[in-house]
Amino acid sequence: MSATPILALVAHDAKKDAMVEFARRHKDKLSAFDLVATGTTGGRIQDACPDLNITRLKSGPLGGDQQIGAMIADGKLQGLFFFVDPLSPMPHDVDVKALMRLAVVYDMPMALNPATADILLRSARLAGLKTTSTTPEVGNYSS
Ligand SMILES: O=C(CO)COP(=O)(O)O
Repeated sequence: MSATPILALVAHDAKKDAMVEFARRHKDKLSAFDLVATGTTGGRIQDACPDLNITRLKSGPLGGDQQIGAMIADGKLQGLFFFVDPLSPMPHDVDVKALMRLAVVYDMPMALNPATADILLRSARLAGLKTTSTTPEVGNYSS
C-alpha cells in the first residue's frame, strides 16, 4: 500500500464545475495526496490543475465507481470526495449506490458535496494522522 494517503475524486456531470473549483481552491493541500478519479472527472481536474498527479480510472458508467469501491474494500483508499447530482437519473445508479454503501460499510471519510468536502479536507484524519479505515464488523458475512 502506498505510504501516501490516497483520495478519490468523483463528480457527476452537473457537479463537475464544482469539483474543478474545489480542486483549484485546494490544489496545494491535494498535492500532498495520491489522487485517483473516475475518467471524465479526472480529465477535467487535470486540465484545470496540471500539477496534480491524478490516476484516472474508467468513467463512472463504465466501471469507475466500482473500481473505487474495490479500492475501499481492499483498504487502499483514505478518503472519498463524491459530488453527486441528486436531480438527474443515472444509468449506473446501482454503481453510485454501491460506492456510497461501501464507503459507509468501511467507515470511509466521504464528502458528497463541496461544503462537506472543505471540512473533510481540513480534518486531521485526512491529513494522515489516522489513515486506516475501519474494518467492518462482518457478522455472518465472512470475507
Ligand atoms: O459517473 C460518475 C460517478 O458516478 C463519474 O464518472 P466520470 O468522472 O467518468 O464522469
